[in-house]
Amino acid sequence: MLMKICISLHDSKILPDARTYSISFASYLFIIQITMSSLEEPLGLDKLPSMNTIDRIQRFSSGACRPRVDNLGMGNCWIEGPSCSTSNSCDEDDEEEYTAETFPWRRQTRDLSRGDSFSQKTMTMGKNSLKFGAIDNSFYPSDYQYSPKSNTKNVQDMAYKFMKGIPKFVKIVEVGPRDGLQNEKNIVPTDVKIELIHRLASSGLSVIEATSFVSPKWVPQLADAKDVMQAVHNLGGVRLPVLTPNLKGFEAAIAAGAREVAVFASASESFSKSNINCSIEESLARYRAVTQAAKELSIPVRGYVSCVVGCPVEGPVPPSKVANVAKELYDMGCFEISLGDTIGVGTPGTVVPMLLAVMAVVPAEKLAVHFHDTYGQSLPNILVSIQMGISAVDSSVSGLGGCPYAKGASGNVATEDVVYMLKGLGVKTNVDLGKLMSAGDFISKHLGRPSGSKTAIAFSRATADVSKI
Ligand SMILES: CC(C)(COP(=O)([O-])OP(=O)([O-])OC[C@H]1O[C@@H](n2cnc3c(N)ncnc32)[C@H](O)[C@@H]1OP(=O)([O-])[O-])[C@@H](O)C(=O)NCCC(=O)NCCSC(=O)C[C@@](C)(O)CC(=O)[O-]
Repeated sequence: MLMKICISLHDSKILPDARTYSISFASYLFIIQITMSSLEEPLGLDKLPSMNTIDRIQRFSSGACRPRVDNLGMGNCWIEGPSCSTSNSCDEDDEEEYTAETFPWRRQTRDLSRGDSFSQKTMTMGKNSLKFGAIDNSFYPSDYQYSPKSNTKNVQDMAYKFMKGIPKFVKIVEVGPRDGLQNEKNIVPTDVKIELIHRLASSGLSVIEATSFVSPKWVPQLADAKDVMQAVHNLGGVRLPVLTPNLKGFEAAIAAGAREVAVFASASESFSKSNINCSIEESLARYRAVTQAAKELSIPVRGYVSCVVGCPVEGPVPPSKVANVAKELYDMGCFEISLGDTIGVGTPGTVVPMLLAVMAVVPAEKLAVHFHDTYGQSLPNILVSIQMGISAVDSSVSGLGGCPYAKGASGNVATEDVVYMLKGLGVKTNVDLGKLMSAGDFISKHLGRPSGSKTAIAFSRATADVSKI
């Protein structure tokens, strides 16, 4: 069954040679989900309102829905898999036998003598703590882990196949001060923005998108871009890209001290008009001018593609359109292309084919993913993306943000939740979760609402419970 689906996808050219893109067995499983998702229509795009008639500037001031606040899930685990010491234990040709397998997990004490570690890379649990700023592993015993109930080769192989595409390090691009705040109705004081950036930098984040040099009529919240940039541009050890929609914005950004910029195109014609008041083609012409000017100053330019899965006006967006725009941006010199599910409608079933199409024209190591969490799909979407070899993830502290163009669309995936998941997978980010949550606490208190990060909420609840003891 699985092979049939894969073969027909190959034949129909939907799925290029999967090995070219280091697609793991888990990704093949998601190909099955593609078929399922088209039957089950989980996107709900048809239920999103058309934005044609809504005044665009009003949209910037409309309140964004906050992500739901739920209980803490068990995000940390150790996963043990095979050592791949046998000649065929990592062979992908025997995929079919896994389809009928169940994969029972249980907690058990790690037995190092068994020698069943995951290629010498047993996935260690992230360190957790009940207090901001002092994360330790007191929350779980140090030998806490999940491991396969059965030690059979098949089960171990499955664990290996699940983990093997996952990179050792993921770069997090923090977009809270820009994407997170741009939609806030009440103007956040410049000092608060500057303090937020300082706090985020002190958590170890190496890239923080600081602001946008866009029209203040369009995005009043970021009208203080120059002041923010002048205050933070000398912050050591951190890159501070800013959005620039045209040469005017680029020149203003450079004058304020920016040393990295980002241009933002869309895969949807309607969204492009709505967002930057021009067609995709016109926007690319503007961005060619920006990248050319940036090249002369040796300024790196990041490129965004918005609406990579769905558009609030047009509905589902074909992967080929995303690939075309991504390639244009890459060809004009963008060092990294961030693929944005702007309204957060993607699932792994739609994200995988989109990534396959883009990865056919832009190398995975030049791609980043940017998910909004409207349907709670960001973490699974990030997981499949990193399994496919992408190692740059955009996120926003406290899950700040909201798409100004889709009523009900919620903020970006919370950086705290991404860091927590990656820690659980044994992936390094160099981010101190405690300090990050402290930064999230700072901005959430300022905005007068709870954090949109489930991780931060869970830790603060745990802290409160402990203090009652
Ligand atoms: C692109 C424009 C400027 C075109 O705006 P326009 O009105 O079409 O431009 P214009 O060239 O006709 O100029 C109109 C006025 O804007 C001024 N202007 C022109 N350019 C600038 C500039 N750079 N900075 C400051 N002012 C500028 C210009 O000087 C003029 O001023 P006036 O003469 O009326 O006083 C406008 O549409 C705009 O600012 N749009 C920005 C919208 C925006 O920031 N959207 C949010 C980005 S989020 C996103 O795209 C998705 C992303 C990246 O987060 C990924 C994801 O989530 O998926």
